[in-house]
Amino acid sequence: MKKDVIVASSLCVRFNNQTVLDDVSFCVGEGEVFALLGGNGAGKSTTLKTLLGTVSPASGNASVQGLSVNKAIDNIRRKVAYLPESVMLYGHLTGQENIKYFLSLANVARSDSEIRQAFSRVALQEKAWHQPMSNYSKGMRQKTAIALALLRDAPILFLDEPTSGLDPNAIDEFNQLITALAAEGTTVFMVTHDVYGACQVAHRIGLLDNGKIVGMFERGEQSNIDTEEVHSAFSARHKR
Ligand SMILES: Nc1ncnc2c1ncn2[C@@H]1O[C@H](COP(=O)(O)OP(=O)(O)OP(=O)(O)O)[C@@H](O)[C@H]1O
Repeated sequence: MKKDVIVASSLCVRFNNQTVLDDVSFCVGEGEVFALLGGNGAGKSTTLKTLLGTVSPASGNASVQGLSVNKAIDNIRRKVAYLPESVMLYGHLTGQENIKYFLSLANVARSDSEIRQAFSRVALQEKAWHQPMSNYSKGMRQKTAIALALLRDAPILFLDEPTSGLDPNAIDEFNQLITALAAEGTTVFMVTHDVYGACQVAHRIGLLDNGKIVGMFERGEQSNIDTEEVHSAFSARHKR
C-alpha cells in the first residue's frame, strides 16, 4: 500500500457566491502520477491553487506529505516544484545561469557537475545549456524547470497543462520523463484537458466537471488507463 502524499478532502471553494469546487476529494500516493482532467472552467486551476495555498477553501481541507495547506504552506512549498503552463525563467540568462540563480534563491548549493547531471537526466541537449533561454522551446523550458526541481530534491511536482503547445515528439519525451521520475518515487499532480496524454502517464485520473469529481479511472497492473473509456466519459459531460 503506497503512502498518500497529497490528500484533498471534501474541498469546497466559492467565489462571489458561486460554488467552483464542490466536495472534491482525491489522494495521490508516493510515486504516483495523478491527472485531474476537465474542460474549460471545470475547476482544475482552482484545485491546483488550493493545493498551493493561494486559494482558501470555504470548507474541507488538503494536505501534502501530512502537512495541512492551511497551516504549513511554507513547508509544503519547499517540497513542491510547480510548473505553470508557461514556465517563467529569465530569457537573457542561459539554462545553466537560470538554474544557478534559482538554486541560490532557494539556498541550495550544487556543483556544476551536479547541474550537468540534472540536464542530462532530463535530456536537455548539451548545446542548449549555455544558450540564452529566449532561444528555448516550451519543451526545453520545461526540461530546465524539471532539472531545477531535481536539483532542489523536490519530491513532488505540480504541473499545469504540461503538454499544451508541445509537438508530438516533445510530448512523448515529456511523458517518458514523468513516467521515469514517478518510477523513482516522485509524486506528480497534473491538471490537464488532454485525455490522451493523461491516459498515457497517469496511474489515476479524476474527471472534474463543474467543480465536482464525476469519475475516477485507475491504471491496471500491466495496462494504461483506457483512452476510449475516459474520452467517452469526458465527451458525454460536454454534450449536455
Ligand atoms: N478569482 C476568481 N474569481 C471569480 N471566479 C473565478 C476565479 N477563478 C476562477 N473562477 C471561476 O471558477 C471556475 C473554475 O475556474 P478554473 O480556472 O479553476 O477552471 P479550469 O478548469 O482551470 O479552466 P481552464 O481549463 O479554462 O483553465 C470558472 O467558472 C471561473 O470563471
